[in-house]
Amino acid sequence: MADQPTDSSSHQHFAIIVAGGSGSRMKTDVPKQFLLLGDKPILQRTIEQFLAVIPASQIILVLPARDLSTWNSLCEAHHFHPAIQIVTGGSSRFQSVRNGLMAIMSSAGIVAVHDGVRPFISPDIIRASYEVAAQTGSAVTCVPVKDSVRVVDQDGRSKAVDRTMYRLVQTPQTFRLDLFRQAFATDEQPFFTDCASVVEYAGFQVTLIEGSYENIKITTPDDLRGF
Ligand SMILES: Nc1ccn([C@@H]2O[C@H](COP(=O)(O)OP(=O)(O)OP(=O)(O)O)[C@@H](O)[C@H]2O)c(=O)n1
Ligand SMILES: C[C@](O)(CO)[C@H](O)COP(=O)(O)O
Repeated sequence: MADQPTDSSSHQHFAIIVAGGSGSRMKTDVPKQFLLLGDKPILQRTIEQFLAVIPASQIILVLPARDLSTWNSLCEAHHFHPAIQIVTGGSSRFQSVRNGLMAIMSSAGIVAVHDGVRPFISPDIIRASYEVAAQTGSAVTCVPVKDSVRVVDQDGRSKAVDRTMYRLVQTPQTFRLDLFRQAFATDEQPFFTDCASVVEYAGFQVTLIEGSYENIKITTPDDLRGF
């Protein structure tokens, strides 16, 4: 890490929950974060996992501007009224994270960014990510690859690769705020698929922590089969 680690205990813990996407791959009428999982909206379940770890006042929820009323109606229907801050998203995940970051007024602290559509995250992993980020500057949740992996070239020829060298990246991705602000001061790049890639582009190395195979990102209809 380019920067020195800081003492964690003096810093507040924030969370940016990004739910500003349209869910095009899910192909439902409302964006997937608003679908019910059992008796509750997916997004409510995700927020509840963070409420088990940090106060509502330190959570920023990013929503699509056109869906604010959808979320308000769901909150009414499910009697869910946490005092979290809501900001509107942008046209990409990067833009949505940046909008969330601008809503955090504190200059010091630790911020976790989590996909609103990963409701199965455990409070233990969230806590671990804050602890590791306080010690090293970052904590990027991931799991080892369980299947065999091949790399495919432009002509369709494939070759087996050593799967022990790869990790599947999840969220939360948690960072020291000063470092995160510095990283997000950049122009958006096409290869920014997550926050770790933005932080790495700014010249910082990221620390990986163990996630969970249950912590799936609800992306396509298959992901909801069985619930
Ligand atoms: N402009 C965007 C795009 C995505 N996200 C959020 O980033 C998370 C991960 O993105 P993804 O699963 O790709 O969600 P969508 O962009 O909604 O889905 P799709 O790519 O299928 O349209 C989701 O919680 C999504 O709401 C966001 O806040 N703002
Ligand atoms: C951030 C993320 O969930 C980590 O796996 C993922 O990169 C989001 O990707 P998507 O293209 O927005 O689905």
